[in-house]
Amino acid sequence: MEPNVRVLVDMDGVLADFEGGLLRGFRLRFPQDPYVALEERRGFSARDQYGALRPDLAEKVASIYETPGFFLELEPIPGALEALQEMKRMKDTEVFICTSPLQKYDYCASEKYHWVDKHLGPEFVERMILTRDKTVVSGDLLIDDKDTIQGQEENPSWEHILFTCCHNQHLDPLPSKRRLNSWSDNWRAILDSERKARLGQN
Ligand SMILES: Cc1cn([C@H]2C[C@H](O)[C@@H](COP(=O)(O)O)O2)c(=O)[nH]c1=O
Ligand SMILES: [Mg+2]
Repeated sequence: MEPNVRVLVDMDGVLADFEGGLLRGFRLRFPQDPYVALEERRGFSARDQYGALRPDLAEKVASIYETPGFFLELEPIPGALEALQEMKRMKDTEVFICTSPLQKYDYCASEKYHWVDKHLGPEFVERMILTRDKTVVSGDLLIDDKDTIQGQEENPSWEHILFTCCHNQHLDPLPSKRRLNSWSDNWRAILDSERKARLGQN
């Protein structure tokens, strides 16, 4: 068995503040329209929630994250950059960034690379995995804010650690699912427990 713990870390909602950027962009561009405050966000898809509020808002909110510069200008989530740099230095640990680009990938995909280069540096650019299906990526832990992660592989190799974000904070996940409430929460203990579990299997 591989000695290292391989951690896959999601980008939007975990490293980069997608929801904050989306709300700010929406209110600036459409100041007359109703919006969904972060406390009121429910469910992964902002597009669906805005569409339920008023059908034309679905396209409007999507136009914000499809705008050139949107992904590049997102603010880092507090503590995320420091946590990733520390994780990279940890013994017996491999860290990768695992993120899904938009279907309309034109700006999103390249801006995600530039964002990582700008905030984390070229060594992390080497460790980026862009995929629409995270279930086929191999790892021990996937830290991700999406509550349900599905794809071609029914039994992914990783354990999903749910990272708390405005759209999932009201959810009562399965007792078996571990949560990380923020980067101030004890992510080191989660990595340690994984390391111990692997030692026990050897
Ligand atoms: C809320 C929301 C997100 N998306 C897109 C934006 C990103 O490209 C991905 C999220 O990627 P992650 O790796 O799962 O963090 O989803 C979207 O298309 N519509 C939405 O409402
Ligand atoms: Mg995410």
